[in-house]
Amino acid sequence: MMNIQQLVLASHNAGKLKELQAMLGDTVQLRSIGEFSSVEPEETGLSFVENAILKARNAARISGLPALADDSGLAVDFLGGAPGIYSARYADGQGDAANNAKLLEVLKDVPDAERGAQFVCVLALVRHADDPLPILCEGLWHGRILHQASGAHGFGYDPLFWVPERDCSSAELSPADKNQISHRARAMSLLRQRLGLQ
Ligand SMILES: O=c1nc[nH]c2c1ncn2[C@H]1C[C@H](O)[C@@H](COP(=O)(O)OP(=O)(O)OP(=O)(O)O)O1
Ligand SMILES: [Mg+2]
Repeated sequence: MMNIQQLVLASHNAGKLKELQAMLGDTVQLRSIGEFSSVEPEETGLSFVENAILKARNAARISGLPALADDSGLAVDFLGGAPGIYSARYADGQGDAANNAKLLEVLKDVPDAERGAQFVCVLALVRHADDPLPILCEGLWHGRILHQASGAHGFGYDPLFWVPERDCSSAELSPADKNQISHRARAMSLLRQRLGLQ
């Protein structure tokens, strides 16, 4: 078991930082990698796991601190799991609004029954840049892609993701509610267990 008070979060995504810090509470202080560098590593892996490890190692190298990375994305059944690890780059780096517009367009004639999707989150924790035994935890969240955007909370694809257990979009959930049931919440719950934080 590791005793960790301070971790650097290997992410330039403010939405992730907010959610992960809220889930960790004040037992662990998350510092953003943005404090140390504004250069984002190229995500060259072929899996969420590989990209999470790559980002965590890079952040540990730059900061000298233990590092936590989150690689996540949206896997749409009708698209054979795309955009998946390429979710952030789906509309060629034009950002969340363009990603969402592209997904709605691609699925525009697809009926509800075929609009199933999963959010995927892999968390990777390394004690140092060359750690031979990263801790890996994953979480999935099943839902469906809506026909139009709805809701203003969260980030990324949240306005398009219908949450069956709450009958609303992920962006209509309060931050506290999303943090109880999301893919990231599930992965973080496993990580907390692994670290002996609960
Ligand atoms: O809870 C979520 N609610 C909505 N959308 C989400 C969520 N979780 C991941 N996503 C989307 C955002 C982005 O399109 C992709 C993550 O890409 P991913 O490379 O892991 O993150 P990123 O580039 O935004 O930040 P960074 O790599 O610096 O951590 O999946
Ligand atoms: Mg990224």
